[in-house]
This record gives sequence, C-alpha cells and structure tokens, in this order.
Amino acid sequence: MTATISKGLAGVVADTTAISMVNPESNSLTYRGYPVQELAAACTFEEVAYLLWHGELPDAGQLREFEAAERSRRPLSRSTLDVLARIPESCHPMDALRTAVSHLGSEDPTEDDADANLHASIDLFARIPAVVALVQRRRRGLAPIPPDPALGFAENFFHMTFGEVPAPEIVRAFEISLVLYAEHSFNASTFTARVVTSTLSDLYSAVTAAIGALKGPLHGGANEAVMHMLHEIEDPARAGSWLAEAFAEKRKIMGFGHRVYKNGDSRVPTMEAALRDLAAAKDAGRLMELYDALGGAMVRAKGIHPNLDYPTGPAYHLMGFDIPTFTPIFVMSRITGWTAHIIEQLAANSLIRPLSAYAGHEERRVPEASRRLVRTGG
Ligand SMILES: CC(=O)SCCNC(=O)CCNC(=O)[C@H](O)C(C)(C)COP(=O)(O)OP(=O)(O)OC[C@H]1O[C@@H](n2cnc3c(N)ncnc32)[C@H](O)[C@@H]1OP(=O)(O)O
Ligand SMILES: O=C([O-])CC(=O)C(=O)O
Repeated sequence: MTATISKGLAGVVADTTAISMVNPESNSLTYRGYPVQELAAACTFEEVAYLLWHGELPDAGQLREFEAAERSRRPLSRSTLDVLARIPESCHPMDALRTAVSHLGSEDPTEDDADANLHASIDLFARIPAVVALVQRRRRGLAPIPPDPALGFAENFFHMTFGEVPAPEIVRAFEISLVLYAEHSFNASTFTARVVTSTLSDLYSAVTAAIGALKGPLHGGANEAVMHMLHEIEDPARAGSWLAEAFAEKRKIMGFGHRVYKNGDSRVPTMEAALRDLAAAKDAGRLMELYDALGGAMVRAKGIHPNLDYPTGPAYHLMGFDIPTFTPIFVMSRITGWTAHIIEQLAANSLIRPLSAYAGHEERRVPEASRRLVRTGG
C-alpha cells in the first residue's frame, strides 16, 4: 500500500481546538468565538490573555484580580538574573529567553495538573517581559529597570525597556500587535508545544521548545527579517529591482506568504492601520513608501500577500526596539496561546506520533568486522 505523504503536514487536521479558529475562506480569525479585530479595538491585552485561558472575557472583579496577579509576579529571582548574566551578550535574545524559560522551570516545583499549569502560565506571562527588556538593555550597555506594579502590561514593558512610557497612541499600537500575535491555532510553535505536552512532559519544556520553533525565519523570526530586508533595500525606488533579484536567486521574501491564508492574512489590515498611525506620528513617510512599494510589487509579481510579520517589523522599529527584540516580543504575546494549547492538549491527551514512509536503503546485512574495518590509509 502506498501511503499519502502530506509534506509539512500541509492540509492535515491533527486535532480539534476550542481556542481559536483561522478561516482562510472568510479571511477571519476568532479567539474563543470573538473576532480578533474586535478584540484588538476594544480590549486590553490582559483581557485577551484571560479570555484565551478561561474561555470567557473577564468581568471587572476578575480582571482586577488577574491584573493584580500579573503585576505581583513580574520580578525575576536572583538566580534567574544570575543565569541571564552568564549568557553571552552576543547571543540572540531568543536564545537568552529560551534559556531563561528553561531555568524558570527548574525554579517551579509544582505538579503538572491544570491549576498548576495555569499558575505557571501566568508566571511566564508576567516574567517574560522582564527578561526581554533586560536583554535589550544589556545589549545597549544599560542596567535593568525593575517592573512598576502601577503600570499595565504594555506600559510596564516600555518602562522596563526605555525607562519611560511613550504617548498613549504608541502604547496602543503595541497592545494591538500583542492581541494580534496572541494565538493562531496549530501554527508550528504551538504544535511543537502540543507535541512536547503529548508525551506528558512539563509546561516549561513545551514552552522552551516552542520558543525554539518560533525563532526560525519561516515563522516568528520573519518580523526581524522584514526589518533587515527593508534596511537593505533602503530606497523605495529600488523595491522592484531588489525583488526581481531575490526571485532570480530563489530567495523567500520575508513577511509574505502563509501556510493557511492564501489571499491575505486576516490580521494584516488591523496592524497595518496601527503602523500607518505610528508612521504619521513618527514622521516616517519614507519607510512607509518603501513598505508600500515592496508590498505592491510582491502582490503584482506573485500574488503573494503580506503576513502579520510584515507590518509588525517596521512598527516595532518605529517604537524604538532593536531588531533582535522583535521575535522575543512575539513570545511575550504568544505565551498566552501556547499555554492555553498546552492545557487543552493535556485535558484530552493522545501521544502525537505520526508515521513516516521509509525512503532509505533496502534491507542489507551488517558486514563482518574484518570486512568493515579495513584500513584505508593514515
Ligand atoms: C507569524 C508567522 O509565522 S507568518 C509566516 C512568517 N514567515 C515568513 O514570512 C517567511 C516567508 N514565507 C514563506 O517562507 C512561506 O510563505 C511560508 C513558509 C510562510 C508558507 O509556506 P508554504 O505554505 O509552504 O508556501 P506555499 O506552498 O503556499 O508556496 C507556494 C509558492 O509560493 C512561493 N512562496 C510562498 N511564500 C513565498 C515568499 N515569502 N517568497 C517567495 N516565494 C514564496 C513558494 O516558494 C511556492 O512556490 P513554488 O510553487 O514555485 O514552489
Ligand atoms: O499560523 C501560522 O502558520 C503562522 C502564523 O501566522 C502564526 O503563528 O501567527
């Protein structure tokens, strides 16, 4: 019998999920039934995080309690700070974050039941921004800034990174990006987390593996690659010729294309609007000319549309973050979706173990040592 191979598991439905629905036909994305565009317009990131974990938006009392928990759990332990201090400054911040999350797991002695996993998820949600901010400051030769419990999640991240909170429009654009990045069904990093969880391993191991999967430029690493690409092209008039050269060399154009959406990513219009407001506030007309020139040329040449990483790259640049901080910011958001999936996987677990079709050497006998280990020189 010849097996049907679904390379990259393309088109394979691996399980059910109640967390989000990606619908490429209607170009929509819902979290727990709510359109992501409405959530981005109306909710704080804390409310969306609560929704992903609990299945419902919080009422005022639930939100107050949740915000208080997040704010109180932000500080990093001495031992986490010591581990971070020993990681080479030259490494990518995703490597530092992966190590920090793994270390945080070694500090958490709790069992892996659903309550403990929800507790650990909120711990990671609260602490990851402190790691990301500290690592960016260290790269700039600056001392860490402790979290401020008087500030919300997004504002506090700016405070820990820059020592100040920018204008509310900038914080809002950032918060919109966090809402849009939070969850996207069985993408590669979430599926990685579910595979690890399916062996009944622990939440920190699953998140550590997910960070590794997100780092790659075909997935979350694309937001950084987009900004490098825009810097490289530099002049909007060069966008067409740069693209033609990239096609000739069979290079993938970062921030374009998607495994599920083939007619545009449902999240892009919302993020693009936020980027345009940001660019107007920052007088970044030339960057937007380049952004539009490349986007237009790509759609005209190949009919391939931008994904969410295309607008978030320049948006994070305009907010003042260093490029290597972009994918770690994605982690600050996606930790909510990953951990919601880990809890869901565990609640109805089945070991994830697909089959492979063997394509190697035909069966053969191991030669005797006297024939295998013949001297060939030296
Ligand atoms: C948050 C996120 O993770 S969103 C994704 C972020 N990743 C990127 O932006 C990286 C660039 N994009 C890509 O590499 C791809 O579009 C992926 C990996 C995201 C999706 O890949 P797939 O689903 O395998 O692509 P798909 O099968 O639709 O490709 C169809 C054709 O379009 C081409 N194509 C797809 N995306 C691109 C791109 N960005 N640049 C150039 N060509 C592309 C493919 O090479 C393929 O061409 P072929 O038929 O001549 O071989
Ligand atoms: O769904 C995917 O394959 C990638 C993606 O857009 C995401 O993880 O947000």
